[in-house]
Amino acid sequence: MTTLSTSGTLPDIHTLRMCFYGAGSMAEAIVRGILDRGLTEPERIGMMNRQNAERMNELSSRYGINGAITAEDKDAMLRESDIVFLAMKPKDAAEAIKRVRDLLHPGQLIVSLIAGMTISTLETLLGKPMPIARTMPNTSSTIGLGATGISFSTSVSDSQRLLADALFQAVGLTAIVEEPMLEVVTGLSGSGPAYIYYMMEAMIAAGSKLGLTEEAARELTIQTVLGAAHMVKATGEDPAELRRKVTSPNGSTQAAIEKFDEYRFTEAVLAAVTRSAERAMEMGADIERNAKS
Ligand SMILES: NC(=O)C1=CN([C@@H]2O[C@H](COP(=O)(O)OP(=O)(O)OC[C@H]3O[C@@H](n4cnc5c(N)ncnc54)[C@H](OP(=O)(O)O)[C@@H]3O)[C@@H](O)[C@H]2O)C=CC1
Ligand SMILES: O=C(O)[C@@H]1CCC=N1
Repeated sequence: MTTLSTSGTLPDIHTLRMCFYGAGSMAEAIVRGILDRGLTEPERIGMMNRQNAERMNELSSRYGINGAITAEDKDAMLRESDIVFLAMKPKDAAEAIKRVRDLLHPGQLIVSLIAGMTISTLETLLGKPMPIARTMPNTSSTIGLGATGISFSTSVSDSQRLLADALFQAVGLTAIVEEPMLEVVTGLSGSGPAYIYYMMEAMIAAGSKLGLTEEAARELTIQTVLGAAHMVKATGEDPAELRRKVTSPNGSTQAAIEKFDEYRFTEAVLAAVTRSAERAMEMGADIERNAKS
């Protein structure tokens, strides 16, 4: 294990060992993203889950990472890693963290991906002050197009801040935010890919219902979403301005937007983002209760 520098320079990531405690969709998205970008080598990455050995074997053969199956291997991996990612569901977090807290030590950087769990709750669960990066990534990290909000505990050094930021920048964009804003990030970009997929599902279903083949409806929808996102990025124009350019006065787009307004589209999006952020807080409050029991 390498001791992370406390100065303000980025450590050589290739020398660090990282492990993912929890090996589900989000852990896999980050692992795949950082390996595809050559940020580190598969031998430097360990992963473990609770019981699903088949999944661990799959991940090991797919990415060449070290999958820990036995309790001894899991404990050793947690003890010896420089960076420990917490990647289990919020409902499992309190028990999982309490179980291993004696294996962890302040020389390690803890990176939490867990929705809603505050730094303060995590410090209670760990039972000792440790450097913590609380993050809210999204699954688009898989292809290097993630969007991750990050907050830090007070004990995080400049070097560890740079490290956490570099890890997530390698798989997309990062935003360092005040901790309470992480709930908003959850509502916006953490859950956000699902909103876009939901919209795509509805567009494909509409195209098919109105007579296109399923395949044509799917391809046209994908290209439309891809093109629209790229247009915003490439032109730097506001989405509202780009929308105006599609919307001819009294034309077909205006007719469609009027339908969206009839169904209160903007209000629906605000309510959804707000509810997601609230739900993250509720899940965080549940973990806090479990941390104290
Ligand atoms: N999915 C997403 O889009 C995002 C998820 N997140 C956060 O990431 C975290 C993980 O989510 P996601 O990947 O979707 O969840 P998954 O259900 O896909 O994966 C959860 C993983 O945690 C493991 N696990 C649960 N309990 C334990 C335990 N006691 N010891 C070891 N491993 C354990 C599970 O193992 P097993 O299968 O063996 O039970 C499984 O590998 C959540 O906290 C979520 O809030 C954050 C941003 C986006
Ligand atoms: O749905 C969830 O709870 C997690 C957090 C953000 C995305 N998925």
